[in-house]
Amino acid sequence: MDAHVSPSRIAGRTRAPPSKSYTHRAILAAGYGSGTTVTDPLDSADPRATGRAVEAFGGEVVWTGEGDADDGSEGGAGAIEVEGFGGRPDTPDDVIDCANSGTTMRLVTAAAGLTDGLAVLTGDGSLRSRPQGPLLDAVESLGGRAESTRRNGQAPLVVGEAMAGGTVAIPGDVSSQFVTALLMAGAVTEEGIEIDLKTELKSAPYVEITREVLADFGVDTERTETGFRVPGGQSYGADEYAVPGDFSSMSYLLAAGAVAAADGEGVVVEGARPSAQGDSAIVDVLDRMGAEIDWDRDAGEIAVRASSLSGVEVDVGDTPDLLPTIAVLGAVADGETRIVNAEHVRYKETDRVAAMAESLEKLGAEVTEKQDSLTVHGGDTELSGATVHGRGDHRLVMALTVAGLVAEGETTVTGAEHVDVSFPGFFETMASLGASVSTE
Ligand SMILES: O=C(O)C1=C[C@@H](OP(=O)(O)O)[C@@H](O)[C@H](O)C1
Ligand SMILES: C=C(OP(=O)(O)O)C(=O)O
Repeated sequence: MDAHVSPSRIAGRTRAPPSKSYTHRAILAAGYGSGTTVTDPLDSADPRATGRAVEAFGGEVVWTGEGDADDGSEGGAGAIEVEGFGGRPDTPDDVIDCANSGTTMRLVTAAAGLTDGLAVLTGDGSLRSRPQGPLLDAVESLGGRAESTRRNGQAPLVVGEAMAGGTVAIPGDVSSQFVTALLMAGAVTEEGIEIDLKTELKSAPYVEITREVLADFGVDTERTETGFRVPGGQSYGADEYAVPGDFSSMSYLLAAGAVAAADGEGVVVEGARPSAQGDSAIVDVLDRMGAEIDWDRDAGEIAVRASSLSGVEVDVGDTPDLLPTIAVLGAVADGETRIVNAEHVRYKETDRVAAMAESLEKLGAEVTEKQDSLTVHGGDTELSGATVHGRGDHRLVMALTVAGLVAEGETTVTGAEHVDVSFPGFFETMASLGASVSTE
């Protein structure tokens, strides 16, 4: 499916979809427990994959209710009734398909390390090219078995044989999801798991999201001098768990408002209550760029108006998913926007540093790409519409759609259907704000 976007002015009020990260964790934590209602979950392709894994381990996951937001957008509302597998997962009857979801594959790998038998995990072409090696080594050194069938550290994976727990050293600069996975599984091992980080932790706020969810399910975790520890022999339990709004998804709506809100009007995004999400940094980035932005934390609302933006330096070590959004803002802003500490952004659904460099150049921006940074030299030239490739990556599709709001002429974004990974109602939401966007 292609999305066609023309220059538009937008205005109005909308609601962010629920958080993908919290939804994954709530489903799996409920799976480790006995029975939980997860309210207002994100109903999109990635959390659905985690739900299927919980079922493969012997749980039951029933999605209730349809997306019924006022603007007709999907992806929110309803609930999930999770009947857990009660502590230790069963050996699955079949292969677990994690589809496009890195979070699912990492969290489920460590869970699979608890099964008596072996589980087989796979995913789509993108997921089968992402790094899993350090997590496989960790499961092995904790007493389980974990192999890449192609012996290249990538899925398909074969994992199981009841890891006991213990102490493990892993790198912190590939994916924080390895830490999350081991903390979640470690709570139900005999010995618990102590994680020593060999290199600086990237995407650190995601581990804090994990620790927040685990605490809400009655599971203790600790920070240590060199990493994290989770005591073993714990049980998960929560009758009900409410998922907050998603700041990564919000970043597209806020960026759209900052570059394309109609004169004298603005965009208001609801569902923005403070949480552990590092991506709430988008509010500060927009503020530093000169946007007129106001976050009412008590009301959970962010209001943004269009204003002229200037380039800034942004360290995305903690917030990799913001890179595509900030790169687009940089292309519209005057002066240079330097996005630094970005090497781990290359290990996502696609290499997002290279992909954004290529697409923004195609739209007429000047960029400098380095291994761990992307500099966008904004302002000198107007963006002009072109066909840009979504590369099967939801975040590229959404960020490039925002660029299309201000590029002269029509911008076509290919692979637009991939927004179903994290923000299924994205195009409907944009159209409800007045964006001139159509999909076919
Ligand atoms: O744990 C999570 O929910 C996530 C962690 C981050 O990945 P890395 O830790 O691999 O950087 C982030 O990019 C991803 O979208 C979601
Ligand atoms: C990288 C992402 O997710 P995951 O790692 O779960 O595929 C993302 O949503 O941008």
